[in-house]
Amino acid sequence: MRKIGFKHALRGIYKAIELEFNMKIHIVSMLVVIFTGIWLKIEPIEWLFIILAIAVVLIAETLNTAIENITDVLFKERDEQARNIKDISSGAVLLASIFAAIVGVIIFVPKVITFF
Ligand SMILES: Nc1ncnc2c1ncn2[C@@H]1O[C@H](COP(=O)(O)OP(=O)(O)OP(=O)(O)O)[C@@H](O)[C@H]1O
Repeated sequence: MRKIGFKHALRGIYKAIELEFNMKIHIVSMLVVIFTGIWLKIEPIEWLFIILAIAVVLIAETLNTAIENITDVLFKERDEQARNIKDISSGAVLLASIFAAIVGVIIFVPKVITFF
């Protein structure tokens, strides 16, 4: 990727975090999961699934933010198509979050139970 493209892409990530409240929640959740993983000393293969789950959620939320912004530009008034577009886009984030939650439960719950 050209240097200038990288700069725009980093600005895009910053803007998604700035504009979308859910993105801030995902970032905080990611930090909590990473610190919990370090604390519970999870295995390399488990880190791979955790990193994959985090990446899928952040990518979905970033694209969802872009789609929401495009929709707001295209539809100034309430519109059934705008509603569908935003709900479908949110649905992608929900699917990614369900996947991440399942990965988190499979990896962390047995470890937390044996920890106490
Ligand atoms: N122009 C519109 N016309 C019809 N319904 C809309 C419109 N804009 C938003 N909505 C509805 O309101 C919901 C929330 O839209 P909003 O733009 O507030 O997104 P958001 O709160 O950032 O959502 P998310 O939690 O998915 O990030 C949408 O999923 C959709 O159902």
